[in-house]
Formats: sequence, structure tokens, C-alpha cells
Amino acid sequence: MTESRVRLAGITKRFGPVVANDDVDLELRAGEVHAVVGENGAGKSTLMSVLYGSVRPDSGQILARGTEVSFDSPRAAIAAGIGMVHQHFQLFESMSVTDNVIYGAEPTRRGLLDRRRARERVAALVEEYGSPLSPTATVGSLPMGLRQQVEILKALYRGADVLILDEPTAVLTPAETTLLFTSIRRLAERGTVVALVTHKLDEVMQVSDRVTVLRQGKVVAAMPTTSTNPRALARAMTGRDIEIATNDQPSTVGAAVLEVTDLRTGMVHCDELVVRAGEIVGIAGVAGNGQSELVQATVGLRPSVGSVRIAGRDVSREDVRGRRAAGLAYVPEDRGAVGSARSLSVQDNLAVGHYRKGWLKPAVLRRFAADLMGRHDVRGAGPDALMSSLSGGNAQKVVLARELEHRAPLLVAENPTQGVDVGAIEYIHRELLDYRAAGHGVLLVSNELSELIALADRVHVMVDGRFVAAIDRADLTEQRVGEAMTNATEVLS
Ligand SMILES: Nc1ncnc2c1ncn2[C@@H]1O[C@H](COP(=O)(O)OP(=O)(O)OP(=O)(O)O)[C@@H](O)[C@H]1O
Repeated sequence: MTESRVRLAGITKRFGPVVANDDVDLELRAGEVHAVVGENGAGKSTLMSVLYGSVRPDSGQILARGTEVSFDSPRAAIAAGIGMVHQHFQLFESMSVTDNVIYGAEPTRRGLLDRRRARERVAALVEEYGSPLSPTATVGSLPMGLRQQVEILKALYRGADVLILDEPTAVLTPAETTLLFTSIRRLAERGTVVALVTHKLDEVMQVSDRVTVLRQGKVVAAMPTTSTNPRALARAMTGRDIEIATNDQPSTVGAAVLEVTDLRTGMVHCDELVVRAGEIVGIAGVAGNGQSELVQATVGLRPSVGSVRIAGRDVSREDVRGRRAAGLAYVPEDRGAVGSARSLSVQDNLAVGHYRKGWLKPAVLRRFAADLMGRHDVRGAGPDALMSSLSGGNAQKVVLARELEHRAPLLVAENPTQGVDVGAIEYIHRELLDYRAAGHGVLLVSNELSELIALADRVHVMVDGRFVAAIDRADLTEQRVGEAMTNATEVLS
């Protein structure tokens, strides 16, 4: 049998009334890619934080190569060869790749920074890892996929042979994902353990050797990947069969709820974008091609020139509040910073924008929040729990629940299923389709092509701040969208 590199045994961790990890066992063997899956709030991040020394378990043991260890900080875990790449990168954008990799662990010679040695070591790592990174490049100029490689190299430079990746493909393009998976397999072949936390079950099938399923803090299944499939995994995670709905019903298309004309902001130049009542209009593109700027200008978070009309009203000079009053609901991508107040309770977050006469009464507010939490399956410690205590996916559900509840003519949603589990994807897709069927319009910006293909009536493809193609549902395939992106990139470069 392959050597056990790290074993978590009987790990229990409580946060107040919530048992995040309940007597969890996890064995990571040298040279394997081990996927850890589970619903939002199942305890995956907590378990990885225990392994990385940033959360102390209430009970249980960590065994490194058979010897019990105790990590009181990530520093201790790093010293034991455990590295972690978080979803949000911790890099200095103005510094070079090499300086980022060595930061805090600089090689010295007679007390001084040994630049030559640093350069050589980083160059050797880049080579060994098979990365296209240039050690001298400035990190701020790199696309997400390469920034992630800098994070991975940082861990490897510090001697990690256990690498924890927390939803690493959430911010990657399909091509970057392929590159990451090739690198992950290469690391595993050299004996490194890769622990992969993900919601994407097809990726589990593609890259992992074994998979552990958590449900409500407990391990409910652990098996070789070859002996399972996405459907069985989804069932183990949720206890039921998941059916992801698609846009297969005609809807009654009404008046325009969004008309953007000749809008310019930053790199973006949008001649025309129209969303009608009863339509889901998608925007596809590699992240960083102007989609966020276009959305921010549309919802009033970014200055622009040109015209924006919401539900027939010219809101070009209005701020976010004015646009909301005209009929806008908005689910932003950055739900932590823009979409919610992390230091307030879930109840307060749900109430924002919903205050009406008499609603300030705590009991009424609480009922409203409890009802929304129930209908949207938000799991956590209840309406009084702090927003910051929710798992990522549950926080997303809170924002979506609040915005859908406005029943506004136009919903603008940016990557609404990023980081949420399969059960929640099933739910969010159904909600967006119901919203459309009820005669509202949706502008859906998504990095997930499969999501746009499942839901959109029409997809605009954005490259370098411009729409380069509009594809109607009848012709909508991943291949068509992919070709539109590639052709435009070739013409523009
Ligand atoms: N610092 C904290 N304070 C209070 N509760 C917490 C804290 N961290 C996690 N929890 C709770 O512990 C449970 C497990 O959360 P965890 O983040 O580990 O889940 P997860 O499986 O990683 O979810 P997701 O897929 O949504 O990221 C959740 O109910 C969460 O609300």
C-alpha cells in the first residue's frame, strides 16, 4: 500500500452550536490527488484549515508520516511540509514572480539577500514544475492562471509535499484549468500529495485518484475515483438525485428591461445590449475582458458615457440607488465586499432594501429572514448568525435570496453559482428560469460556459471590451462560443 503522508484522525471542530467537523478521518497518501467534496457548509474548508494549522480542532489527531504532530499556526504546518493555495491569492502585484515566491523565506549570504541564489532556485522550480512563468515578470501583469502558479511555487519553494488547493479552478479559463491539471498530475507523479477542495464533480473525475465526501461535518464516503461517478457523488453529498434544469421552455418576451447604448468605460465599448422581459441574456468571455466593467457601469457602480435605460427609464445619470428604484436587482461577484456586510447578521443582510412600514419590528424581520433562509436552504446557525460565519456558498444564497425577493424587472447576476454546491446550482438555475418565466429579465455574466448554455436565450461573447458575437439559443454550443472567443482574439492580436 502507498505510504500515508498525513492522516487526520477523529477530528472534531465546533463553532458555537455548529459542528463543522464531526469525528472526521482523512488519509492523504504520498503521490495522490485527493478530492474533498461536500455541500456548502459540509466542513471542507474547516478540515483543510485544521490541516494547515489555521484552525485548532477541539479533539482528534494529526499524524505526519505516522508521528503525531500539532500545528498551532500555518507556520508550523509549512515547516511540516504542508502548503495551501487559497481562493484569494496573497501576492504583491508590483513585485516580480521571484520576489513573490521567496518573500518571507529569502535566501541569505552573510546576512544579506542572496539574489543570485534566489533567482536560480526559482528558475529551477519553474522548470521542475513545467510552468510557462517568467521569473522576472511582474505579478500584476499576469493572468489569473499564472498568478495561481506563483502561489503554488511559493508553497513548493517552502518545501511543501502536501499541497492543499481550495477551489482552484473557480477563477480559471478552460485552458488554464487544463494547464493546472497537467501540473497537478506532474506533482503527484513526483510524490506530492494534492488535496483538492472543489464543487466541480467532472473535475474530480478528471484529475483525482481518490475522493472523500463530507456531509454535515461527517465523512459519508471515501473511495477510489474510478469506482464512482458525478451522479453518485452528488447523491452522496446531498442524499438525493440532482437534476440541473435547462432553458427548454418558451417564454413570453415583453418590453426591454435593459437597454445599453454606446456605452464606454475603461476598455469597454458596448454599442448595444438589450435584455427584454422574459429573457435571460448571457455574457461570455475570459475573465478580465471587460465583463465586470460593463456590469459595474450598468448598475451604476462605475462612471461611464453613453445611455443606460432600466425598465424604460433613462438612468444614465443615476447612482446605484436610483437604478434600483427604477427596477434593478443585482447579485455581484464579490459577495463579501459589495454584496453583503460581513460583520452584520444574516437577518440584517437579508433585510437590506426590504424595509417597509412596520418591518423594523424585530419579530417581523426575523420571520421574514427565517422564511427566506428556509426557502433558499441557507444553512448556518440561524438568522442571528454573523454573515462572516457562513460558508461561501451559503453567503451566496443569502445575497441571491435577497435580490430575487425584490421581484425587480431586471436582475443582473455575476457568476451566481461560483463556489456553490451542486444542490445549490440546481436550485439557482431553477430560480433564474422561474424568474424569466414570471416575466422578468436577467443579465447573466458567467465564467461557466456550461451555465450560459443551460440558461441563456442569447449569449454575447466579449473580447477586449467589445462584443464580438451574439449567439442565439438555437445555435448555442460550447464550441460556437469558444470559436467566437478564439477567432476574435486572433483578429485583435
Ligand atoms: N469561523 C467560524 N465561525 C462560525 N461558524 C463557522 C466558522 N467557520 C465555519 N463555520 C461553520 O462551520 C460549517 C462548516 O463550514 P466550512 O466553511 O468548513 O464549509 P465548506 O464545506 O467549506 O463550505 P463551502 O463549500 O460553502 O465553502 C458551516 O456551517 C459554517 O457556517
